[in-house]
Amino acid sequence: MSLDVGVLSIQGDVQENILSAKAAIDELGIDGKVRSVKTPEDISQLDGLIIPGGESTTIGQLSLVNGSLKVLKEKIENGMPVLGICAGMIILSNTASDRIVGKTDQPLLNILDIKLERNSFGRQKESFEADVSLDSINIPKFNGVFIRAPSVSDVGSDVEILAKFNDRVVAVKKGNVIGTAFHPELTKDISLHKYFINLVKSFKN
Ligand SMILES: NC(=O)CC[C@H](N)C(=O)O
Repeated sequence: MSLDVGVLSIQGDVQENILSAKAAIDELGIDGKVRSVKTPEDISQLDGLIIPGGESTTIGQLSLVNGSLKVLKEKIENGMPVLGICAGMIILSNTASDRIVGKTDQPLLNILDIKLERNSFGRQKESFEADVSLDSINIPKFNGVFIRAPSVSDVGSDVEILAKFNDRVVAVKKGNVIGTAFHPELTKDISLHKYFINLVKSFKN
């Protein structure tokens, strides 16, 4: 069994995620590859997908236009594990508004019943790092890198809260779907990518 893991490379932080996911696969001793994916054809073959941070309006719009959004939704609803990071978590949500510019009509996947406040902690220059705890998935301390990060203002009853920072929800999970407001690929600790790869492995089995 060989895992086929993709990083959506429509726009955003692709390379660091490929490296972190590869490192996770190696450290776990799992047979698998990680590649950047863009088209509906690429996506349809995957066992797991990372939707990276970037600009959620651009990622959403371009993946709507090239047909990826539809395939993504089908695959995720059929059980493919997905890790949505920052803009990636926004894409997975069903409602997003921007703290600075207000309501945005952007294409979303409507997979996670969460309401997102985009740019919840301010603009690029207000980026920061802070330790967060994801106790329920056995990651008690993780260095969270927050870059124009969203926070989750409403969480549906079927969505598990994985982490909070300053009373704001910054990581969630529902079955095969994980969303983080911070960037796990920008820190040396690959435990979140390892958790995700294990999830991909268990869904493939
Ligand atoms: N680092 C990020 O992914 C930032 C997300 C960006 N603020 C957005 O709303 O799309």
